[in-house]
Amino acid sequence: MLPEWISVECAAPSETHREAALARQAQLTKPMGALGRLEEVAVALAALQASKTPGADRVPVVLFAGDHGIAARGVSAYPPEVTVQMLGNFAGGGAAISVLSRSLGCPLEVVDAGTLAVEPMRGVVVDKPRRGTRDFSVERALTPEEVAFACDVGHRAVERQAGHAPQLLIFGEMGIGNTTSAAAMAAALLSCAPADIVGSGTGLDAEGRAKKAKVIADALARHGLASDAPVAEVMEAVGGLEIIAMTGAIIAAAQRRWPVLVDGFIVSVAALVAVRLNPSCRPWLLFSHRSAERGHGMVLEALGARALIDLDLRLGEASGAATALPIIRLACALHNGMATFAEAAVSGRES
Ligand SMILES: Cc1cc2ncn([C@H]3O[C@H](COP(=O)(O)O)[C@@H](O)[C@H]3O)c2cc1C
Ligand SMILES: O=C(O)c1cccnc1
Repeated sequence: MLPEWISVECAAPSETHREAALARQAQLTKPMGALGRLEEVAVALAALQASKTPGADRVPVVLFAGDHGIAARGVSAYPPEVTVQMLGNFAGGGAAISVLSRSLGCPLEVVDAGTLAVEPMRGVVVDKPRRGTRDFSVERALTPEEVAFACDVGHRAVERQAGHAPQLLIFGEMGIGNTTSAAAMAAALLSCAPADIVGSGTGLDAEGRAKKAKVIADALARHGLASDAPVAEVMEAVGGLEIIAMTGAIIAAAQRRWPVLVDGFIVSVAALVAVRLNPSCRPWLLFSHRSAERGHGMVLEALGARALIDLDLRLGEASGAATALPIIRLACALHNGMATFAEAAVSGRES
């Protein structure tokens, strides 16, 4: 059973603030609509933050890590021990997201949501129901209790961010094998062929991708997930602890009225699961980038989402969301700081 809080309705964004923000955009000294999607983002944030002056200065990043039994099947270009080694790198400040979050002034919290690590590590919050998932090519990855625990991991992580008074939240992931788990979840939820959604992850070649697609197709058949399976079944059969923690975090954040800036393929799959479980969280999601991972476009389309940037990133770790954040900050600065036609004594549009 999933925790009861998962289905608690999220509030709607403020229509009053959306309308006020649209009206302000129309008065700023530029041709109507000329700032394109920067206008859209500022207006969306104004509605989500119920604010006249939207902002993205206080943006905590939470990175969830987990290991995957399926990694034993040779579905990643890197060995499973990299997950725990990278935990050390996050804590030590040397990973991509460490550098990005530092540069952006974003607090970074790293949560071991289910890695194989035995010993606690400095700078890492340990909150896991087990060490790694089971190999879903032979058995279900998780029990219902472990899925519920992982949802709560995300909820607890969101609660811990309250002290930062977040204007926006970013979630990221690390877990060797997690593009396989995410692709399996997405294939089941979207009823599409694994071969159409599977990508290279950390760098598989065509042969590796074909093998990965077969591992997923066989697993979906084994677990009877071929079409319109219940979401909780999909989470148990092929889910990942860090992915489910992000699903929980997304819903918990939206319930708190905190918008979420979604990262790449894996986080988008976590978001797809979140929206399937609780559709009222959808308005709280902004989409940062389109990853080079093959299936990301399909997942974005299923969510009715358009990403802000496309830089051929395929890293994960919330790196795409962090990279898009300066654009959002600039969109807010423009919205809040530009003069209106009246203020600058500039003539408006000929009617
Ligand atoms: C050194 C290193 C750092 C990473 N940071 C994120 N990922 C990314 O790659 C993994 C998913 O790809 P796959 O499914 O092919 O294993 C995840 O850990 C993801 O966050 C990394 C991968 C590696 C090797
Ligand atoms: O887009 C992602 O989230 C991604 C892509 C490749 C590897 N890890 C993550």
